[in-house]
Amino acid sequence: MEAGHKFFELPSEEKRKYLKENSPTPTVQLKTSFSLAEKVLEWKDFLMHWYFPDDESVNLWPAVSKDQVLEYINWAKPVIRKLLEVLLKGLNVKEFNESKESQLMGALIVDLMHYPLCPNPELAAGVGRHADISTITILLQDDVGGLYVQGTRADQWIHVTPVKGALVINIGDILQIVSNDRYKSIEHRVIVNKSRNRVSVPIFLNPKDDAVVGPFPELLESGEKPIYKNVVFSDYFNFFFSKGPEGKKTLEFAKV
Ligand SMILES: O=C(O)CCC(=O)C(=O)O
Ligand SMILES: [Fe+2]
Repeated sequence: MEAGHKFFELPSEEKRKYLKENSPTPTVQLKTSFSLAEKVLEWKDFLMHWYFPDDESVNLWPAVSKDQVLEYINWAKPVIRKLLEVLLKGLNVKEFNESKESQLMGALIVDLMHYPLCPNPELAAGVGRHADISTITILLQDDVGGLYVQGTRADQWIHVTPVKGALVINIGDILQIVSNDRYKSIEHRVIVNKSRNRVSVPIFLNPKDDAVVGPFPELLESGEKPIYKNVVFSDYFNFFFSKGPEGKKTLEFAKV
């Protein structure tokens, strides 16, 4: 949280050094909003970090936030692994082998998300409705609130009330694909407000860029029909980022 505040409180000219075209390394990039299909703008900026073990480029990440971001990643790694093991157990998948590792947890992206206070929140969104394209997402949020997840009806949105010290765990599209729909990715959105800046720190656990992802063969052994085909993760990722958040439409890309 503090890392997020510190970075986004930097003067604009300091922050601009991390825009894609200026950044000292491709593993850290400052980005801003998508324009949504609903024609409202997203009111957010975010600093995206691509984390690879033993990658020296972390030394080029912003000095004000780097140490806390790395400390958080190191704290989260065993938690993530445990979560995946439990989720795989639920699928009766016994072996967490190398190929599964690269499919489910080959890459890790951490964002420092910043939603500045917004003079006209009703005209803007924080993040439009979407499901994450990750395997799972581990999200730390401050006490401002504004994250909603979809309930059982399409028009029902449930506020994820911030709880101090708690993490929000979202199932992403990749887990839905590999589990052939046994796990469903959760649609969510963020609204902004007039009075307080909000900071959140999602860690997206993604497949490796070149990993081929499809329903686990173990689940199809008894003749179950695959709902999804095999897709290369970077194609899926690029498809999502070519259009921005649009509910769960990204999954169509992988449907048989
Ligand atoms: O800020 C949040 O609470 C959620 C952000 C989010 O959904 C995302 O970055 O995918
Ligand atoms: Fe999300």
